[in-house]
Amino acid sequence: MSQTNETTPAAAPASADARPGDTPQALARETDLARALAAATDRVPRVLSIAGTDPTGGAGLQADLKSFAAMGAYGMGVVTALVAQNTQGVRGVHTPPQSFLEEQLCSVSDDVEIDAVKIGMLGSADTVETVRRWLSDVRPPLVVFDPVMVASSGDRLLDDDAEAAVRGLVPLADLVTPNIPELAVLTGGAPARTWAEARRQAEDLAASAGVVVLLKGGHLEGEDANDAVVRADAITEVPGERIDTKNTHGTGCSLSSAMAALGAWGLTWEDALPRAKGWLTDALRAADALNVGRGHGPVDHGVRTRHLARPSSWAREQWDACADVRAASSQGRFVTRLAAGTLERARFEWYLAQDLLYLDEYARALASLAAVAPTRRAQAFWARASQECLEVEAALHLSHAREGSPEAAPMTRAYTDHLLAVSARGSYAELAAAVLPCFWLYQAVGEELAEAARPEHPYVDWLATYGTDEFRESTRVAIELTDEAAGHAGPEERSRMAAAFRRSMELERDFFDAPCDALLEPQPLPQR
Ligand SMILES: Nc1ncnc2c1ncn2[C@@H]1O[C@H](COP(=O)(O)OP(=O)(O)O)[C@@H](O)[C@H]1O
Ligand SMILES: Cc1ncc(COP(=O)(O)O)c(N)n1
Repeated sequence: MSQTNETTPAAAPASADARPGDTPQALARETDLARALAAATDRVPRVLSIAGTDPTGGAGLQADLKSFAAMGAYGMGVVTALVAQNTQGVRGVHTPPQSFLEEQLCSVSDDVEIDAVKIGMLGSADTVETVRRWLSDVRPPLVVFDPVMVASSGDRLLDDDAEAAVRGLVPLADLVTPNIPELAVLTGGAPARTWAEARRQAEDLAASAGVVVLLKGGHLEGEDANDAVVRADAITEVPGERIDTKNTHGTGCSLSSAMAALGAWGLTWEDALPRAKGWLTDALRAADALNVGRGHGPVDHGVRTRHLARPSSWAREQWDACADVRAASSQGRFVTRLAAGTLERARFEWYLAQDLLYLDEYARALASLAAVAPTRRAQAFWARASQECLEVEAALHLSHAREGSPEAAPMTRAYTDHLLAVSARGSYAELAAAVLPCFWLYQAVGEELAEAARPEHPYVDWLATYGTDEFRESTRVAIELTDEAAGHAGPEERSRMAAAFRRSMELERDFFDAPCDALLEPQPLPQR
């Protein structure tokens, strides 16, 4: 659904050694990439936000600075208005005198070479005029303008008589990022109710103001939240999933700031948008867990840098090293068909019967771990996990399966033999590493599957089990205990732990694959 346009935020020079047959688009794209790489290795872009404040940190200048940092840029900030607001609404706005705004702007531009400017809340016609004058004097190389008019709480952030002034500022920007209601004000129309209407308005604005428009679908209804880079003659749409959250305070500020930073790194708007949007979508996914405020809370700007704060984790390193196995598991035939609800019942039952055989042995491995656990906490955890494995999961399996007594398939035996071998010959730490993938991979795949667990899904109760908070908590503790064991292990034991962990990950992957290759003889379940 996308089409690209060769124009770059700052025009790219033509390549001297162009090859015959290269399209201008391809050349411009290569030049962009080269420019982006050169910029990335040369120096960090200095990006200035001119905006209002949000003392709760979710929107305005505070959100802009967090977004610049998330994109690896150096952030600076000039305050247009001090806003007393929180996640529930705006209490008051204090506008410093225009002379002081000018002093702030000149303090930056007299001293620092600015690579990009992002403009947010301006508030009044006077402020628009001060910023317009400064822009005309300084002519920063890249200007992104988010024409903020109303906060997500519904409070106005722009005087009514300033709308015309804001319209006048648009042609000075390289990229303008209105939401749907703001787009309507800028084009003099009614707020669009469909994506097609919004596209038309964005195209009109791009043509009449000679600006690139970032069209945002956040305010439309439906399961998608699509965005697009709209030029007068080309549109590049970037599809997005709508995240089910009320915590969307500051999404517009954050997206336009991320775009300004990425533009300053040398990316085209078309290349920047999927990156900025991917990050914002992750930040929205993590928003509920932030727990900031009681109204429309902020997004989690630090979602991708949080690892810097966490103590290093042996288990997480192994998990990262097994990214290939994880991808093969979650994108394999079994999981994708299970999620889609298209997995034949006979194959699901075959899987459940094998899993039940596996769980018998897995519970024994957990009990062995409890027997040799170095601390009372670890002993209790593994013992409880063993018991729950037998009771909770087996009950769920039995409710879905038929009766009978199948043989263990070669895959099942391979996995249980591995666990048995590590129990018999390995240390506590090695056995902890060997049992961990069954927690972790099920939790990761389970969370994906839980999203698919609509009421009409044939295996809804089974799907929901592995996406629960209880299962997530058990996985967290299993990781913590394995890390603890790794902390006491020497290098050789740690390398045996790593081998045991990876082997279990691979066996999990093959276990998931086995039902789709199984010869479908009717497979009854064991009698218990
Ligand atoms: N619930 C949501 N799920 C996913 N993306 C969203 C959601 N709400 C907004 N967005 C995205 O956040 C960005 C800001 O959009 P929008 O809400 O339209 O702007 P504003 O915050 O200026 O009102 C866009 O990329 C939009 O697609
Ligand atoms: C100072 C300031 N600027 C902008 C917004 C809009 O926030 P949103 O990104 O949710 O539209 C805000 N609430 N406060």
